[in-house]
This record gives sequence, C-alpha cells and structure tokens, in this order.
Amino acid sequence: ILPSFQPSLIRITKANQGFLSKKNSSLNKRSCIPKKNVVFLKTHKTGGSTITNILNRFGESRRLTFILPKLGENRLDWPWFFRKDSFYPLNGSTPNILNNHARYNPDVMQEIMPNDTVYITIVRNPITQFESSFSYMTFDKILGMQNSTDPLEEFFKNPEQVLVNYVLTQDLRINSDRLKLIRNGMFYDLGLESKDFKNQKKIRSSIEKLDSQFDLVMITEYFEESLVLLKRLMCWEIDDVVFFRLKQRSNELKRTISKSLQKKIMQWSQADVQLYKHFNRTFWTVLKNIGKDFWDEVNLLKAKNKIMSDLCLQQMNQVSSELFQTVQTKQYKLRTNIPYSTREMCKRMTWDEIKYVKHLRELQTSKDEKKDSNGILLKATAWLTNQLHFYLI
Ligand SMILES: Nc1ncnc2c1ncn2[C@@H]1O[C@H](COP(=O)(O)OS(=O)(=O)O)[C@@H](OP(=O)(O)O)[C@H]1O
Repeated sequence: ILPSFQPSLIRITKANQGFLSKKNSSLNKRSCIPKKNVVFLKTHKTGGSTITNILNRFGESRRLTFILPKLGENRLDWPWFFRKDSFYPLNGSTPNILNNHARYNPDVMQEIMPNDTVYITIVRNPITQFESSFSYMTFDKILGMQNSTDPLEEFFKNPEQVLVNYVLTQDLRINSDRLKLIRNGMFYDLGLESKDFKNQKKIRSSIEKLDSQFDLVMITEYFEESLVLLKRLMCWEIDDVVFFRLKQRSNELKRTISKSLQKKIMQWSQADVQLYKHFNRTFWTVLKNIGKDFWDEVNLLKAKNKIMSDLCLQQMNQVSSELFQTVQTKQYKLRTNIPYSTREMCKRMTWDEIKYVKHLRELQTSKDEKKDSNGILLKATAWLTNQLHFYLI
C-alpha cells in the first residue's frame, strides 16, 4: 500500500484558495465569465496528456490560439527552460493556451501570455509517478539494465553510480533528454535546477513561489475532483471537462512496488515528495469545507464520462502507438456507428497530444475557414447536456 499522504490542515495559500468562495462556482453565472487564457504546466507521467486534451478541445471549439511546438517537435523546447522562441510562430495573434511539455519559466511565460492568464499544473504521488516514468521512458534499456530480473531494484542498489556509468559510457546526445526525469521529474518540469535537488532552503522557497504563482495545482489521484475545481476556476461547464484517460500503460507493464522500494524512491526524489505533500495538503484544505454541490458535480462528471465512453468506445486495444512512445499504452477503439453529431468529439477525446498538435497547427496556419470544425464540437457538447437530462433527473 502506498503512503496515503493524508490530508491535514495547513494555512490556505494562493494556489487552490479561490475555490472556498462560492463566487467561483459556475452556479453564480452572472459574475462568472468563462476564462480562456491558460497556462497548463504539463508535468510528466501525471495524467497531463488527459488535461492537455481537455484544453485542446475547449480551445479548438472556441477558435482560441495555442502556443504550439515547432514543426516536427512535440515539446516546447523541454528539457530546456521555455524561451521566447520555443514555439511555432503566432503571426501576430495573441496566444490563449499553452498546454504542451514546457519547462516552467515564469518570466518568459508572463511576458508572452495575456495578463489575466490562469496558471495550472498537476502533481501525482511521486512513487507511482517515478515508476511510470521509469517504465515509459525505458530507463532500464537506457541505463543498460534490461537484462536484470528487476531493473528498478537494480537501479536503487546504487543510483548515483548507475548514472555516472551512463555518463561515462554512453553517447549523451541520444537519450539523455529523457533522463532528466530520473530524479524529481515533476519538480524538474516546474523549474527546480538539478543542483538544488538536496538544497532544503531552495526547495522550500521554490514551493512557496509556485504556490503564489499557480492558481490551481491538481492531484492525479483525485482527477475528477481536480477537474471540477478547474471548471469552477475557469467558469466553464462540466461538459467542457469530460475525458477519457490517455496514455495508460498496459496492465502487464504495471508492477507492485514493495515497501522498501517505495522508501528508496521517496528518499531519491525527496524534492518531489515535498512538492506533492505540500499541494496535496492545500488541495484537501480546500475540499474539507467545500459544499455538497461540489460533490454533486464530481458525480455528474463521472456520469458524463461514462456516457461518453458507452457512446464512443468499443474496447481498449493493447498496441504500441506512433512516434515518441516506446512502451505499450492502451489505445481506444471507436465504435463504428457513432452518430455524426458526436463522432468528432469522440475522436478528439482519444487523441494524444502529438496528434492534436498536428491538427491544431494545421487549423492555426490554415486560412480555410471550412477546415475549422469547432461548430461540430460545440454541437456535440450540447448533445451531451441533453443526454444527461434524459438519464439523470
Ligand atoms: N484520469 C486519470 N487518472 C489517473 N491517472 C491517469 C489519468 N489519465 C492518465 N493517467 C495516468 O497518467 C500517466 C500518463 O501521464 P501523462 O499523460 O502525463 O504522460 S506523459 O508525460 O505525457 O507521457 C499514466 O500512468 P501509468 O499508466 O501509471 O503509466 C496514465 O495511466
């Protein structure tokens, strides 16, 4: 059993605090104008692709402008810090959404994005996040331990030495990008320098800074709850945050993590543990006093996800997907008889960020209005709302 990181009361900080106010609920429609400018700092192996997909659909349906990776790339210069030229040219448009892998660089992001931009991110239990990274990024192969019966255990016999051996013997141009995620992967994405991974003062001050700069830090383990907070923060509708889980590894790739291994991961990625503990606490500080209407919305979201899944999906197939993916992830298979009104939405809900980026780049560079499918997406959302009146009275 993984450590539960139990919620406990602490001071309420900027990240997450706005939800205590009823004003932020979309129930209060008059004062709640839907927000459209958002930076989603997409951390690795935290369910970020699912959030990116939600933002992609929202932005596409409202013809918003995205900060997109350059041609032939799927990241915004990650693992380097985000820079002013890290993205596909905007040709004078003001950007609305940044939601692909970028290393957090607040000064540059604030300079590029509008002043009223909402900053959000997501963190996951560092133990499962580490295990997911190790497997998905094929660290066993990169570090030459693929023949070991248990590469993860093998790695933790002497992690520093394994990494030194790697540096001394391998061509660092080939896979070293990914290895940035071998330790404190989430905090690396959120801008902590590797040299500060053991610097307690720096870790604490960085967490405080993030806390003051981010409007919402979501928690992977409480995905639907996080999305209802997001929907309230943004003054969106529940239909805007329906989702299918993306990039789930196939079951054979998942493993149990022994207590002693859990301890080792926590010691190794100590900065990530502190990061997660902090934002898990602030998250539960908010939810502790939240009204029943919040939990009703969480259940509604779960029901809507189920309806979309029944409507759109045939089954999950175990196939390895294109491009960057190196391990098998579960792929969705769409039904063949989906009504036209929802087919486009179903399709898009299954797209990973690489496929969606390609599509958005085409839309953003195309002058051909007919190519813009946003009408179809909005109609599908209206259909979903109607369906629920039928099912949930
Ligand atoms: N809704 C929801 N709830 C809980 N967990 C979820 C959800 N959606 C995705 N996932 C899990 O997140 C992992 C993929 O994370 P990312 O999309 O961030 O991956 S990536 O960094 O973009 O490659 C991957 O974890 P593992 O399966 O353990 O590898 C997904 O299963």
